[in-house]
Amino acid sequence: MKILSAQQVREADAYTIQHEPVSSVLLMERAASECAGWMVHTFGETPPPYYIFCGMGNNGGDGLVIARKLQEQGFAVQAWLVHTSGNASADNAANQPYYPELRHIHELAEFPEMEEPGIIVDALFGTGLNRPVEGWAAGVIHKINDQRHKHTVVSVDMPSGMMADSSSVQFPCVHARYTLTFEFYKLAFLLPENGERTGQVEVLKIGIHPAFTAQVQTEYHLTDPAVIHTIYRPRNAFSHKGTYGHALMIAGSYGKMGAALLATRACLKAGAGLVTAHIPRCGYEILQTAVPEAMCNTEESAHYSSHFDEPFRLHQAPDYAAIGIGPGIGTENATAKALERLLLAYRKPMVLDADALNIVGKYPALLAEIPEDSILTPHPKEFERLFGATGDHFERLELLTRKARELKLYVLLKGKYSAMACPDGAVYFNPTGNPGMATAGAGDVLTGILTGLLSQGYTPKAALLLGAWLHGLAGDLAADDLSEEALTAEDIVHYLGQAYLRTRQ
Ligand SMILES: NC(=O)C1=CN([C@@H]2O[C@H](COP(=O)(O)OP(=O)(O)OC[C@H]3O[C@@H](n4cnc5c(N)ncnc54)[C@H](OP(=O)(O)O)[C@@H]3O)[C@@H](O)[C@H]2O)[C@@H](O)CC1
Ligand SMILES: Nc1ncnc2c1ncn2[C@@H]1O[C@H](COP(=O)(O)OP(=O)(O)O)[C@@H](O)[C@H]1O
Ligand SMILES: [K+]
Repeated sequence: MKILSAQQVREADAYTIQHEPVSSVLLMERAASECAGWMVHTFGETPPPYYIFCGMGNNGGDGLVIARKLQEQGFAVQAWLVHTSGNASADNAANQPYYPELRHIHELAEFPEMEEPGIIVDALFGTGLNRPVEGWAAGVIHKINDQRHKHTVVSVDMPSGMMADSSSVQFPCVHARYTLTFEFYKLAFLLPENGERTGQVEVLKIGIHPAFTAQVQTEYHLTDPAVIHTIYRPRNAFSHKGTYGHALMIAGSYGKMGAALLATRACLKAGAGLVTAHIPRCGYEILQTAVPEAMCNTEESAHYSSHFDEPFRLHQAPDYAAIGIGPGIGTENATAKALERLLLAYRKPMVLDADALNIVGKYPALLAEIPEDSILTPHPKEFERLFGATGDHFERLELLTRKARELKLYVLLKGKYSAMACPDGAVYFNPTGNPGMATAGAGDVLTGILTGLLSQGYTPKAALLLGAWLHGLAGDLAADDLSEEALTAEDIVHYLGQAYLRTRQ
């Protein structure tokens, strides 16, 4: 699904009006009908009163139509026009006469008492917001926020005060329980700094012309089932384990063998034909017992350090279809040297995570040695160690995109809506996953899955998008059965099969 800027949303609007064709006031009617329909469906036939706050632009126009629609259906509605600008937009003005009970707010003192708990509909500002909200209009936003525990706040299109394409974290903004957005996700909704403000996002289709959506160019995308279907490849009936590659998982150290187990299991479960775990000797019995399907090679040190010292092993490195390195390996000097030797010996795309990234953060010259098209999977702290701190999450996204392009690497920045930046400048956000996955080892599982997919011959981009999707979906299916709280990384591995079954459908 494409993510459009506020400007592109306006163009989508204009294109639909011209080519469907449909009048702008009718498009507003459609958008508002979808909102009113959603509210009736969600809050039921006997809801508490609706308190609707409308701005002077088209977002306010939506609010006016929502007020009329709900009132026509017999619901208790009170609506206010908040006079933050001199003139109303044309479609806003056109709708005012059709809601005669409209009240007016010209200053903060006129903000109403709303005794009975109800549903506040925030239709003050949408994608037309072009500067921070200040003065008494900001006061209106604060008043709504002060009451958000008493009333349910539903924002129309965007929480008022939020900018679609730039940071507004320092500005006054409505904190919504639900955001009913039209047709497209807005970039702002996908960044953690706005998580508390958007609440649950519902995308309502309002009939934007499909020809516009098909041709519009954007670097931002949300992965969805349609994209995943084009990536997933069913197995060939005549295939054998050689078809799915031999993966090498370099993970674990004394006290952190769990990371190696999780990554190795996930790599097998993701479908690699053969998996060798490279671990310190101290983990041999543990790994061979816990993951009997995997082969194991060991070294005497308690950390990854000497693997490719041996010439015959160095020679073998390119034979692996994919290599994943990092979970639990530590950041000893000897480990850093071993990583450098590996990067010189293996020139195909690989997966670097956790301590492999921390080592690269410590020795930035290594960044240039990472094979082109490799996948890096930092969490926010690791990202900061690698590329430095940023002021806000839009700046961080910009840095992520720039680094992926400059270094010719895929970089997945973990979190809700993990952001996956590609060397060609595109960024994909992954929608699957839940807070239950904020648990030790969940990232090690992702490393295993990505390595397992690379091993099967998926391109790095395909492995990245499909891997992040499967990882989050397995977490969602596990949480459905087990709860978010009780979810552990092992459960994600366990539910990977269910995630594949869903993806195949
Ligand atoms: N595209 C679609 O698919 C469809 C879109 N639709 C709807 O249209 C919405 C976009 O409407 P929009 O363009 O009229 O802008 P909107 O958000 O109402 O705000 C503009 C008003 O606010 C003002 N203003 C701006 N910043 C300000 C500030 N900081 N402080 C104070 N004032 C400020 C600005 O006036 P200014 O002072 O700049 O002259 C203007 O009066 C969109 O979100 C969706 O709800 C649907 O109806 C149909 C399908
Ligand atoms: N709130 C959340 N919503 C969706 N996914 C999440 C959430 N919290 C964590 N995750 C996912 O779980 C994984 C956690 O990885 P990481 O922090 O590296 O864990 P660890 O280092 O313990 O293995 C990431 O893939 C991340 O995207
Ligand atoms: K709004």
